[in-house]
Parts: sequence; C-alpha cells; structure tokens
Amino acid sequence: MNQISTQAGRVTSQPNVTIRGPEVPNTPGSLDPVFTVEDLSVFYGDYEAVRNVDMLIGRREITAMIGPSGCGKSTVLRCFNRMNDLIPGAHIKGKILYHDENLYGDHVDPIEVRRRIGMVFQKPNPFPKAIYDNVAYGPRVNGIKRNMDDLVEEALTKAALWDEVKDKLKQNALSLSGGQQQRLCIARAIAVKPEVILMDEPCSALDPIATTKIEDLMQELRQEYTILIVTHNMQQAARVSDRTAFFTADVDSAGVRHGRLVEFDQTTRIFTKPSDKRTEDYITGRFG
Ligand SMILES: Nc1ncnc2c1ncn2[C@@H]1O[C@H](COP(=O)(O)OP(=O)(O)OP(=O)(O)O)[C@@H](O)[C@H]1O
Repeated sequence: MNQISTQAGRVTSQPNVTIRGPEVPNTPGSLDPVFTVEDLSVFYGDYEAVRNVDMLIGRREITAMIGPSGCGKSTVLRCFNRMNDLIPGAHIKGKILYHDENLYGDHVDPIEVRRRIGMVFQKPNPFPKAIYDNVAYGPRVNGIKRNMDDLVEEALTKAALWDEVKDKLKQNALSLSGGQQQRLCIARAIAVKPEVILMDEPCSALDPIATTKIEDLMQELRQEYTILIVTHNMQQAARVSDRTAFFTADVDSAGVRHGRLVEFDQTTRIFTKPSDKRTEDYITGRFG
C-alpha cells in the first residue's frame, strides 16, 4: 500500500566523537530502500544548486546529511517531500523513487506525499493553539477517524512528551520550552501516521539537554520510522545515524558553486575510514 498517486555498539575513533556501531549491513542489496535517488539535480530558476546525486535511503534507518554551509543539504532534504515545489522556480532533474513510484510523477498528489513524509524544522514551530489541538490538527484535516484523545496520547507518548504535558493539554503550546516544543512538533508529524520523518537541523535551536532528549527520541522512532536528518553537528551525525551522506560544493569554471554528494556510506565508515579525501578533511576539521 505504498501508492501515493491520486489514482489509486559504539566505536570511538577520534577524540570527542562517539560513533554508532555498524548496526546496518553494507553488503550489496542489504539496504531496503524507501527512496532511490537517481541522478538528481535541483535548480532554483537557472541556478543548479545541487548536481547529480545518487543515493538510497534505507527503511527504518537514520540517514544523516552533513557538509559545509551552502552545499545543498536542505535543498536535497526538501525534495523528499516535495517542499521545494512551494518555492517559485524550484525544479528537479533526475528521479526520486518512493518505493517504486516516481515521487515527481504526474499523478502524484504532493499533499499526500507530505502526509506520508513529514517534516520537522530547525526552529520549533508549533501552532499558537492548545497542545492537544497541535497534535489533533493533522488527523482532523486528513479526516482520520479514530478516537482523538487516544490518538493524541499515542503521538505524545511516542514523542516522549506525554508525561510532561498530560495535565496541561489545553495550555497554549507556546508556553512550552523550546525542547518540548520541538518534541510537540515531532508528535504533530507522527499523528498523521507518516512513514518517513525529515528533520532539518532539529536541534540547532536547543540546549544540550534538550538535544540529548531529541537524539534519544530518534533512536526510539527509528524502530517504526525512516528518518533523514540534516545536521551541522558532525558529532550528532556520528551519534545518531546509521548511514551518512557527505556533501560539498564545487566551483565551476564560471565561478558558480554547485552542491555535490561526495560520499554515502555506513556512518562508521564515513567517520573512521572515508574513501574520499574531501570527506576525511571535513570530518577531521581541516575544512568547512
Ligand atoms: N529558495 C532559494 N532560492 C534560491 N537559491 C536557494 C534557495 N534556497 C537555497 N538556495 C541556494 O542553494 C544552495 C544550497 O542551499 P541549501 O540551503 O540547500 O544548503 P545547505 O547545505 O542546507 O546550507 P546550510 O548548511 O547553510 O543550511 C545555496 O547556494 C543557496 O543559496
């Protein structure tokens, strides 16, 4: 039922970097892809922001996208739920298959895509409404017919927020702390039963304790969801992800910068034995 169309262990290799153990296999065919990205280029008008990306996003894995500022991480992330469609002039070349269906096919409904593939942004952005209504909003709009109290409790529990808010569900969401607001945004994303959650720097506005809570939560969520995260924080990518994609930007002969995927591999390999010198330079802090 993957139709989206309107028709039908720990390793420490470097000082201060804790890296997830190799929980995901790396043998050919071992990855169960939710997305298959084929020769993807992304344009803003005439400007080719990202060039020729090929990668696979594994089911119930956490994939991190890292790289220096402006290399196109957020641009690529937004392609996975067609958020770039909302930017005038933005378009793609190449293909993203969601399961076996072309995500940009003529019959695909972008609204349904965004229900299946939810997004959490850099800055927590709850609606200025009650905590309960923030979570119930998506299911109501999508016509999900279930006991709403149960659904709200389930989503808040999955987002590790229920115990902190169960006695104040009518309170305005803006009264919560930043970390709680971000977990509420995750609950809001979960409430419409997505398969994938895209996270664009979800911890950059949070303190270290709130960041740890979100990282712990991600480990819980990966039992059920496929997660893609853009992060500037390499330690975070190393701590939380199964696979890592390293992007950088090349400058062409006309002096124009284009983002490129340099290397995509198990996170342990990227952080211990990268195959490209540019990856090694970046993760060891020599550039970026
Ligand atoms: N809406 C837009 N219109 C035009 N150009 C854009 C737009 N959004 C991003 N770009 C350009 O696309 C390129 C990639 O930007 P993007 O934000 O995807 O990079 P990033 O790696 O996520 O950067 P950062 O880490 O700083 O957030 C940059 O040159 C940027 O200026």
